[in-house]
Amino acid sequence: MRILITGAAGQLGQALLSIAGLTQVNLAERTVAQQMLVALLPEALECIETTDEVIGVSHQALDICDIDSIRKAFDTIAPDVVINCAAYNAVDKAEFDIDKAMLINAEGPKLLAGECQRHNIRLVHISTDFVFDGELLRAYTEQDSPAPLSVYGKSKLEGERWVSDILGSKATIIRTSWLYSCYGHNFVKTMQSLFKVKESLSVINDQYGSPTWCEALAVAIFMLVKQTQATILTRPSVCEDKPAKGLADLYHYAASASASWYEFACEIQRQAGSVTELAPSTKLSQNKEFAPNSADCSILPITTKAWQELHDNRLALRPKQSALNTQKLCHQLAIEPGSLLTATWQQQLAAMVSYQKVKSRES
Ligand SMILES: NC(=O)C1=CN([C@@H]2O[C@H](COP(=O)(O)OP(=O)(O)OC[C@H]3O[C@@H](n4cnc5c(N)ncnc54)[C@H](OP(=O)(O)O)[C@@H]3O)[C@@H](O)[C@H]2O)C=CC1
Ligand SMILES: Cc1cn([C@H]2C[C@H](O)[C@@H](COP(=O)(O)OP(=O)(O)O[C@H]3O[C@@H](C)C(=O)[C@@H](O)[C@H]3O)O2)c(=O)[nH]c1=O
Repeated sequence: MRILITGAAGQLGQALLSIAGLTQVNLAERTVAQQMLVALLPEALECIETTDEVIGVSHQALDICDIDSIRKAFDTIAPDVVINCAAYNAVDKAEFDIDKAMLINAEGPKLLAGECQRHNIRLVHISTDFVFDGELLRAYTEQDSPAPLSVYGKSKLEGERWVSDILGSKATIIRTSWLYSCYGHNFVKTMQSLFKVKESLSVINDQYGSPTWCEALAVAIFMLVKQTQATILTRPSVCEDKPAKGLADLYHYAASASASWYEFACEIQRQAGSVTELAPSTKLSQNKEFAPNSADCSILPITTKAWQELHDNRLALRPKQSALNTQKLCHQLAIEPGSLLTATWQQQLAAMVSYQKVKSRES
């Protein structure tokens, strides 16, 4: 099976490639980081066959908003499955850059879906918890109605709808949340850097979600791909002009339990050393010198309203609570109890931090 990954230079794309890379090397040739990844996520070795080819293509090589670029890549690679990781993810910027967000998050997936339909192949499309408004007091299931608050959320929902309309049950849509990894830009890496140079940080304490490690999501994606492709015995390779049947398969995947950004930040600091939490009323020291190590940075809880005011109320609205219910996917994949795939966000964070340490020693 040939799997094409779009937006492969992004953090999820790189995580998918790192998981795929595990089956490309012999046991004896695995790096320490790769050995650790296998120990943390043993499912990684079964979700990809050694005969599978996983081809990651960066934005430069494949622009999902350009049909010629898509067709060229499909002609060269001849994929059996496409995993779309390309996206416009700058949530605040999107409020002022609506056309670009819509182009990349809605029009691009529409073009990709059209081409997958022409080649009669499956598209796995990644979406977000930000399609919800956050008013529910429980984790969101696949049956709950989306009602995005931000341009980013709206553009992602529009992308989901195009993919489902064009491909029907030949599409898989996976919504996930609060992604982090060793790669690219994400909240964990931002906090780790800020802890080293800031004496104190204010972090939002009234938005809740489930922080999710990209590597765990990557394994879940490959497991799902393997399972869905196994049910396809033969498929015509010619272009089909038939309308799509049914709706896309929709799944939620995230680590279990939820946290506020503030709680997440405290845990990131705790896992990097010992934590220093201050009550909201605690006065900050006037010492402007940079904190010499992560544990010296004080983390202050702040409301979304206060955070908005600090940013002249120009930030996107975000859901107050966007934890995702993952029962459908966990049942579908028959994930073993005790697997890191269904672990809490704290356990996944601990795994990422250990992996990050080993990886940074290797580079
Ligand atoms: N990050 C998060 O917290 C979450 C992300 N998601 C979703 O997960 C998916 C992966 O996100 P993540 O890996 O974090 O995102 P990243 O921003 O790390 O990666 C996105 C990649 O898409 C590329 N890209 C942008 N425009 C195009 C285009 N027109 N054609 C091809 N590639 C393009 C970017 O390249 P370049 O930088 O060159 O523009 C970048 O490499 C996305 O669908 C996102 O919406 C869902 C929930 C949470
Ligand atoms: C840096 C910083 C951020 N924050 C807040 C702002 C923001 O609400 C929150 C997280 O900031 P970020 O910019 O990392 O991420 P944000 O754009 O809110 O994250 C979202 O991204 C998109 C792509 C998704 O799909 C979502 O699932 C979610 O991960 O933390 C603080 O409160 N203090 C700080 O010092």
